[in-house]
Amino acid sequence: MLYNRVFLVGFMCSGKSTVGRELAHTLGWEFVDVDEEIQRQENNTVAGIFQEKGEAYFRNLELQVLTQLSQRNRLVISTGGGLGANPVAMELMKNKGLVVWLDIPFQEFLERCKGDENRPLLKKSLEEIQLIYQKRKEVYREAHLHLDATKDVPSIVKEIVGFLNR
Ligand SMILES: Nc1ncnc2c1ncn2[C@@H]1O[C@H](COP(=O)(O)OP(=O)(O)OP(=O)(O)O)[C@@H](O)[C@H]1O
Ligand SMILES: O=C(O)C1=C[C@@H](O)[C@@H](O)[C@H](O)C1
Ligand SMILES: [Mg+2]
Repeated sequence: MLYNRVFLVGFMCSGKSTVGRELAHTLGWEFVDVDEEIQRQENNTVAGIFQEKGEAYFRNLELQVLTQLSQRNRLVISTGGGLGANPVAMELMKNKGLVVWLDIPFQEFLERCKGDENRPLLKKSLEEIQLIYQKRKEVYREAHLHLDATKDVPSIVKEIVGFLNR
C-alpha cells in the first residue's frame, strides 16, 4: 500500500470521528482523533480549553499534535473541523499520507450538529458559521480524495479502502 496514514478532514459533524473509527477497524490500523488526543493531553474539554486558554492556544496545540501523529505508521487520523482548513496542516498531511475530505451540505451539518454544547463555534450566528463553512472549502478541496459524506458510513469506508488498494 502506498500510504501509511489516512487523514480525514471536513466541516463539523461531517463524520470524521465516526468514519475514522470504522476505517481503522477495517484496515486493522490504529485510530486517533485529534480533538480527543488534545482533550486527553490537556485533561480538559475543547470548550474548556477555548474558554480558559483561548482559541489561538487550541489552534497551536492542534498543529503540534498533528505533527506528532504524522510520525506514526498504520494510523487513521480524524482532524478537528478547523485543523483540516489550515493550509499549513493541509500541506503537512498531504506530504504524510492520504487526505480525504468528507463533504456535507450546510443543511446536513445543521441537522447533525445542532445543540452540541462541546463545539464552541456553534455559539456564533448562523450567518457567521455559513461564512466559515464556505471559506473552509477552499482548503478542504486540496485533499487527495473528495467524498460525499451524506452516504452511509460503510459505503464511505468502502470508497476509501478501494482508493487505498487501487
Ligand atoms: N455518514 C453518516 N450518516 C449519518 N450520520 C452520520 C454519518 N457520519 C456521522 N454521522 C453522525 O453525525 C454526527 C457527527 O459525527 P462525528 O462526530 O463523527 O463528526 P465529526 O466530523 O467528527 O465532527 P467534529 O468536527 O466536531 O469533530 C454524529 O451524531 C454521527 O453519528
Ligand atoms: O470547526 C472547528 O473549528 C472545530 C471543530 C471541532 O472538531 C473542534 O476541533 C473545535 O470545536 C473547533
Ligand atoms: Mg470529531
